[in-house]
Amino acid sequence: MNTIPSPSGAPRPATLPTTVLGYPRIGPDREMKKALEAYWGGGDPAALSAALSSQRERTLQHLQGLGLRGDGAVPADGAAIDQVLDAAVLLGVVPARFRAAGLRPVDPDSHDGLALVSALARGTEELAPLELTKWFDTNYHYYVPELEPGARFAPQGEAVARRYRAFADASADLPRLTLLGPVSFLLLAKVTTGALEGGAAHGRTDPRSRLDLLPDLCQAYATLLQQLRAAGASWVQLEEPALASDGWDVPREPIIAGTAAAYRQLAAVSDRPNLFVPVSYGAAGAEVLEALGGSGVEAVGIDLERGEVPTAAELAPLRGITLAAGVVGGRNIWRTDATHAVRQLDELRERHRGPITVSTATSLQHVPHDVARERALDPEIACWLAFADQKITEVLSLASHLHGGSPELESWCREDADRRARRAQHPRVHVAAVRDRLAAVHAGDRRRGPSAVRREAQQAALQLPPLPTTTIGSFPQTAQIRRLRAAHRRGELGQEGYVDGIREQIAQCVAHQEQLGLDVLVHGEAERNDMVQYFAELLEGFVTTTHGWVQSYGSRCLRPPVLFGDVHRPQAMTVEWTRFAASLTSRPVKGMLTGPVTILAWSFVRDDQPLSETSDQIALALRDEVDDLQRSGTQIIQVDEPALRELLPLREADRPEYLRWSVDSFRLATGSAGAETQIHTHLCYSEFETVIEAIDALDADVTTVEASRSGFEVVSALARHGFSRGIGPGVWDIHSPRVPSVDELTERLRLAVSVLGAATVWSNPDCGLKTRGWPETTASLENLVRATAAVRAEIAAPAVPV
Ligand code: MET
Ligand SMILES: [Zn+2]
Repeated sequence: MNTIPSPSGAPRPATLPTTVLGYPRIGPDREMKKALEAYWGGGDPAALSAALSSQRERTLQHLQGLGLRGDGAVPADGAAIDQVLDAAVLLGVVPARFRAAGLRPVDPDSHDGLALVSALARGTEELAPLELTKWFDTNYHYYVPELEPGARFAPQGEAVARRYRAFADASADLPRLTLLGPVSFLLLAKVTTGALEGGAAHGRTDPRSRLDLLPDLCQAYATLLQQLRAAGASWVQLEEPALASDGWDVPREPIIAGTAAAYRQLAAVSDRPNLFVPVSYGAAGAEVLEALGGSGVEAVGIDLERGEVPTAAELAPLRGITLAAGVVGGRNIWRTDATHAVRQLDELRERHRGPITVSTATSLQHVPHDVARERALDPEIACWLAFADQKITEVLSLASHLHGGSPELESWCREDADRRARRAQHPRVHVAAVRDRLAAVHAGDRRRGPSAVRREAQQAALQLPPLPTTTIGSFPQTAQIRRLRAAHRRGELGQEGYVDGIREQIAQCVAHQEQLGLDVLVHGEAERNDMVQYFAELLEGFVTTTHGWVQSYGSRCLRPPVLFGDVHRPQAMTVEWTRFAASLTSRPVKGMLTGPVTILAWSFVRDDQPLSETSDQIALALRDEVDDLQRSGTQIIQVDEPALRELLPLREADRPEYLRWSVDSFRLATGSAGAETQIHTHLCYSEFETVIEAIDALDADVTTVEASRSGFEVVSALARHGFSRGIGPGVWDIHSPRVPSVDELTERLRLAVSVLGAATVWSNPDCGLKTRGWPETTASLENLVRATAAVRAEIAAPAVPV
């Protein structure tokens, strides 16, 4: 291997070997999920510790076995739960409320450290946990570190060295520890006022001030780097995903300047490992390349799944530096287009004056392990897919081409092209009837009559009281319900028995709601394992996997369906359940559908046509369902779009176009609803301010939103915008088992009425109740009904005595 003298005189490898940016940490059989949950359930920390070490070791050896060889080739991710949370603990960023409770910065891999990490992620009885937020444009969620004024960094240098040695001991070549980089750490964190109690009460201070922390933070990183070097590390990965997106609450210029300064500071550290700085989840852009190129780092990674190949001029600042070309995507499960990737590498070879290494565009943590385990998949469809292990093989094949050309490459590309051609021709991928129908859609299909006319027709049909009470759709998914579905899935319970079982659940759910005195009822969604998977299993154009788990956050894993072909609806999906529920009551029962954007957001979506087209295909299938529901007498239909905000592109320039087609698809799905059919939608995961206009443009008759966690900001934002249709700001935070008191619910309803006006407000929780238990659900809904009655009385008879 080539070696160059480092500034401190120690020989170090000059070029980063072929690599990937990261690998799933949860384990092929969700070993870490099980270990974490066992520990959280009161288990022995030693067992978690042992599971963590063996998981790390297995992964390391597995990656070497797949062919990632050479010092620095294998990424070593030490995070037990989350890479951002792990960085926070390694840097000693622990909020004061935890420190006051005796939870101080400590080695995250020790027993105390595992307790600390768990407390930060899950909270304790007295302490609110760190917030969870979406990780770039993925379905992964990270824990948001809190930066408090006056807080000091406390780098866990010895811990990082210990961790590195444990990895190195289990490995033939030197592994490469992966850490979140300093600029991204600051941008992903939130600046708080340092309130000691709770966590929800945190106010925000000037976000710009966070970049002032960079020099100190880099000092802390320097400690980690020196310890790593002392432990023998030749490479370390400092990932800077935040540099590829804009839309931060800090302007671009200081971010770029801060990046340049930070990496100069880190590169100047004596006795450090080589620094590899990948910029992922988007194009790095010329300024970022310049800032990193001039800093003295040894390798930079770029995302060529999203980004274009930079020009020679843009690459000039990287002269002599290893460029890791992220030509294999890390966010989807499709095979890499071999011809395209080869072309990208050839272009880079012409333009870059320095070594080139093949890599992935992002970490592979967002894809399942191994498609070979999907024995139930149609082999023709399976061969279009690449999970993490297949992607590593792709990286290696491309690397062998890059380094001297491989004789197999040509046949590899040819096979890939053949497969693509077969895929394009596949009768389930291109369905003429679906395409013809979409081509015939015209603007009028996406328009309903004037909302004032609709309001009157609906009031006449439904006769609802002011502040109608309702829920968001799901009711507690009890162990009994899960057992029922599992037995059915395994074939132990026949269709008839299953339908009877679910009907019994629906009947109980309806009876509960009647007893509580709710105005608009739901069937409770007992038949749904998941609000997207349920529809994916019934729609044509999707396949689901058996082992395709990916980490969503903490110990929570999802198995996203694969949307591979033209979507259509072979038969009605929800009508029977809804109709059955309606037959049991004289009150209106809402039909429940999941909207096109949310179905896209929570699936692996085909890469061979624009998202907008796929979205409209789903919309047409849902439109058929809306028609059938209407025909069967359903007067209220809710089309959930909780992910509307979530799919918003990272780059501001891409947002208007996204909002246009996502709104259009929703309107296509609901456009056939008659004036007297009331269309509801439900949105959650807050920060709606940026999409208020789009929410209005959905033109739903009633919109329920999560509001209780965001301090009701959304209510005033909607009022400012002049929202005129029905609105149900969630008055009860269902994410915790706490039962809200009548007083606090009354207070929130009063607030909503005072800001939005009594005519438009609905009374409801802020999301579905499937994760709750029955006792707190009943108690909370009872209080909701009481609070609503109190506020109704105030509206009917204003407080001033006559
Ligand atoms: C994440 S939004 C959930 C909406 C769905 N209808 C439910 O009640 O569970
Ligand atoms: Zn929700």
